[in-house]
Formats: sequence, structure tokens, C-alpha cells
Amino acid sequence: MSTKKFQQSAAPLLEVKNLETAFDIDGAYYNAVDNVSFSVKPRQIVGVVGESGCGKSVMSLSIMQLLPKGIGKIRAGEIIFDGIHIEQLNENQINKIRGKDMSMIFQEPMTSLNPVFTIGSQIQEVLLNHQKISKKDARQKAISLLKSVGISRPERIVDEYPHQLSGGMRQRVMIAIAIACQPKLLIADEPTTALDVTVQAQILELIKEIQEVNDMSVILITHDLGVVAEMCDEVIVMYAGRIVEHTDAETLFYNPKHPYTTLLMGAIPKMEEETDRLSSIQGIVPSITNMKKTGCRFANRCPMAMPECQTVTPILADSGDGHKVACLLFESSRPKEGVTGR
Ligand SMILES: Nc1ncnc2c1ncn2[C@@H]1O[C@H](COP(=O)(O)OP(=O)(O)OP(=O)(O)O)[C@@H](O)[C@H]1O
Repeated sequence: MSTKKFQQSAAPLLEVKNLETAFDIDGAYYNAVDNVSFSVKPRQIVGVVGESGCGKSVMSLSIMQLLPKGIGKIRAGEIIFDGIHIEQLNENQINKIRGKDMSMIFQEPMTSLNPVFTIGSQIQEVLLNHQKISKKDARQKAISLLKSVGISRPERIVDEYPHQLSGGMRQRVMIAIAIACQPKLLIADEPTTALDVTVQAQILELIKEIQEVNDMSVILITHDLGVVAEMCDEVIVMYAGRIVEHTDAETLFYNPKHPYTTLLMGAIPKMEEETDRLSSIQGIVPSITNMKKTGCRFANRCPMAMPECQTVTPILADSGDGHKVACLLFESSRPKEGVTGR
């Protein structure tokens, strides 16, 4: 569990307020992210967990303004990064921030790296886009970045192509690209899922090291609660597009409150088992066209569900000591008289 101290009182680097992101399906928009609010402080590592299809990636793509054009859109809410309203920026404006002040790494580095360009030219491109630097210096910087992410013989690798590298090496290259301009925020979306276990540990270690050295904030999206325990200061648990629990990592592990979180914990695969990650909770996450409008979206799968869970929407609220939960088992989540919640 992370013991790193970030400034509790520091102003947030990122504030997401009541975010709703929707996709156009056959002419109608459906929310994949629904009324999501949270913040990330400087130097903080915030984990985002939840099964497949809960909206973790869509939330990150919204922050980065990388939603598929013409299909996905931010319908409501605010994303304030370093004082700037990201949701109001045009393409030119976001291009100045993306890759410089905030950047993202994805699950499968091969799909993010361009197969026809050398590793060096892909790192240099980011540097040349965002910094006043000569081509020669950018190449030198690319080499030192490769070295800093643990790639040996960087002088050779800089001229190689993505297919010549292993999966772990490619992810290191992606990290080098992401940190080239020393961003304040790194979003890592399942950065190790495609890698084997030993390489996974090395990559996570690397991210943590860079986070500490560069004083960077990180949003770490993962299926792996073990990773969250190891790396994160705070954890957001998402279910069906909504946050259902949000607290510090230690509290989440020792005192989970939402039945969904408790079930996720029970679903942590044992080391020796080749299980399908978090698949042992009965039932499936609803698709975005099938989300309940009122009531708790987890009610149909919840062993603790009460009849009212079908009709009353729990509010994500502080249940004590800043531990936020959205579940009617907790008084704090019950909508006030005359308010139906959402
Ligand atoms: N381009 C798209 N068009 C329509 N629906 C989409 C699109 N991208 C994502 N969705 C839907 O949005 C919901 C949230 O997806 P998202 O990828 O954010 O889930 P996730 O929690 O990141 O899952 P995973 O862990 O598998 O990446 C899902 O129901 C998904 O099918």
C-alpha cells in the first residue's frame, strides 16, 4: 500500500465534475459515463477499478479529449485540468496540452506506436511538437529518455521499429513518449494487461519511479486490485458508468462498503489460478443501451439488494471520514425527502 504523502490540502490538479459522456447508437445518445465527479491532487496516484464495460476508459478518453469523433461526446459536466476547462477546448488548444501537460498510455502499445516509423522518430515527434528543440537535440533526448525507462542500448533501439521490440520494451517506449515533456498528469489505462507477470511488475515499478522523480499525478486504470493496493493513494470503484465507492486505498481494502467492491475483492484471482480476472461475480455489466434510469444499477447482481434498490437511486456521498459510497445500505446515500436522486 502506498505510504507516499501528497499534500492533503493542495488544490486539485484535475477536477472532474458531473461528467456525462455518451455514444451515438442508431441515432440516440446513451451515457457510458454518468454523473462522475472526482479530483486528483498533485503527485497523487488515483486508481480506477471495475469490471470491463464500467466506463473507465471512456472517462479517461473524455479527460484527454480522445473520444471517437462523431460518435462519442461529453454531454454534460466539467473537466478542469490545471485551471483549464478541457471540455471547452478546440482541437488546436487541446493539442497543445495533450502529450505535454497530460498524456496517456494504453493497454496494447503496438496499436499506439506507428509501425512504419522508428522508435526515435516517434519520441522526437512529441519533443519537436511541444518544445523548442533542434532535431539533433531531440534525438539525444530520445536516447536519454529510452535509457531512463530502462531500455539498454538505447543508441541502437532509437533506430529500430516497434515490431523489433518485445511487448514490455514497447510499453517502455510508450512510457518514454508519454513522459517526454514531463507531464503533470499521466493516465495509464491497463498499462500492463497485455504483458506477462514479471514484466507487469517491472512496468508498474517504472511508472511509480517516474511518478516520484517527476512529481507527476497518475490515474491508473486496472482490473487488478493487487496493483491498486501496491500503487495507489486513492481508489475509485466504477460500476455501469457511475462511481459507487471512492476512498483511500487502505480503507478500501480493509473496510470496503459497497457490496460491488466487496465482491470485486472476493474475485481477486489467486496467483496460481488462470481465472478470467474479475469474472466471478454473477451476471454481467449492462450495456449502455440497457442501463437502469432509476435505482441502483448493481441491484440485479447484488446479494444485499432490497426492494427499494430497484427504484431509489443511491447518491455517492460521504459515509464518514471522507469514505464515499453510493449504496442504500448507508444512510448518507439516501436521497433527501422530495429528491429522487439520479
Ligand atoms: N465507440 C463506442 N461506441 C459505443 N459504445 C462504446 C464505445 N466505446 C465504449 N462504449 C461502451 O461504453 C461502455 C464503457 O466502456 P469502457 O471501454 O469505458 O469500459 P471499461 O470499464 O474501460 O472496460 P475495459 O476494462 O474492458 O476497458 C461500454 O458499455 C462500452 O461498450
